[in-house]
Amino acid sequence: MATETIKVNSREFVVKKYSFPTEQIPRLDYQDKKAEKLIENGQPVILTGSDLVGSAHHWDIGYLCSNLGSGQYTVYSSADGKFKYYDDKKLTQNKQFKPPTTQTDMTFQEFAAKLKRKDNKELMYLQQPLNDTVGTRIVMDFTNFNWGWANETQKKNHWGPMTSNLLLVGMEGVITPAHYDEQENLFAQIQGYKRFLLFDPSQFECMYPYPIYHPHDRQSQVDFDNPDLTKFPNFANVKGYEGIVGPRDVLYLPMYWWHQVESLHGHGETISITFWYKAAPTVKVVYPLTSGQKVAIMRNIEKMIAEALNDNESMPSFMQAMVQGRYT
Ligand SMILES: O=C(O)CCC(=O)C(=O)O
Ligand SMILES: [Fe+2]
Repeated sequence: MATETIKVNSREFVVKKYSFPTEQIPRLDYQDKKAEKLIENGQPVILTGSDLVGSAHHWDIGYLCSNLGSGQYTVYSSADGKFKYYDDKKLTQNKQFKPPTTQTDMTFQEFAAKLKRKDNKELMYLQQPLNDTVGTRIVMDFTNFNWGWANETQKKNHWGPMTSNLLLVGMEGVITPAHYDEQENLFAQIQGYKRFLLFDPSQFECMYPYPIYHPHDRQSQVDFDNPDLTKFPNFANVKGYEGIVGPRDVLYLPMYWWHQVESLHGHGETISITFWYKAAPTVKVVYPLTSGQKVAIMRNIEKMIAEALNDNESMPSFMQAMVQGRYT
């Protein structure tokens, strides 16, 4: 895999080189009117100065070890460093599915001990929503997040309630492959550096998500390292955005935007927290529809068909009969 070295604010990063072109994600002060406009328009932006998780700037593995408490944390392991998400609830419908990662529950202290072991061949990625088992210091840090700004941003953009804060602690080199989520996200970086590759929802045709009933629903089937252009020809036309987020940066990651996230080498483990919000309700439908709304329609129709057929294996031929030679 070819790599290139890029320099950002006198810091050097080695990043993988992909086949598609990218534009930079704008990087703006959180109070910049242009940044507010981008959020309003559902466009990604890296925000500086918000201090959203400023009260957690001192979080590192040692501090989390001492203060996260003795609750159980979900830790994923992967041999190739890729952590393609899969939905446990969709496993039973797909008998031959082999999860690409293994999942183990352990305390944070057990996780930290594993991080220290250098003979570990597998890469590890802790992903756990913060809950009330955390110690008092973490509760204090959490209380001191910049909720004023978060709530104001939520209100201004009519987002629904916040649903969760996922704590992500990854080894250098872990990769979350391209997928989209169905919520708005203020993604806050605490330690280490992550490279985000983003694609707007209109690129659905280039990304080839798995079928709706598949455990990898919402994930791209395309392997960015080795894209199969015979199976996924439109991937040749994909155009992305990219940017690097570091400590104190917050990325606004709009709903339905595709994202691949890479923890970069040379700057320690990555620690991040998501602020996920339910979508703004649709008050009045305005035409033309946005590409995100079209993705939502496709999802709903796929869901309806899957449910009505009640047999996933008959879905491909059904879908083809519906469109082949008629809409193709
Ligand atoms: O940071 C990562 O590795 C994945 C984050 C992600 O997918 C998200 O916040 O939606
Ligand atoms: Fe995501």
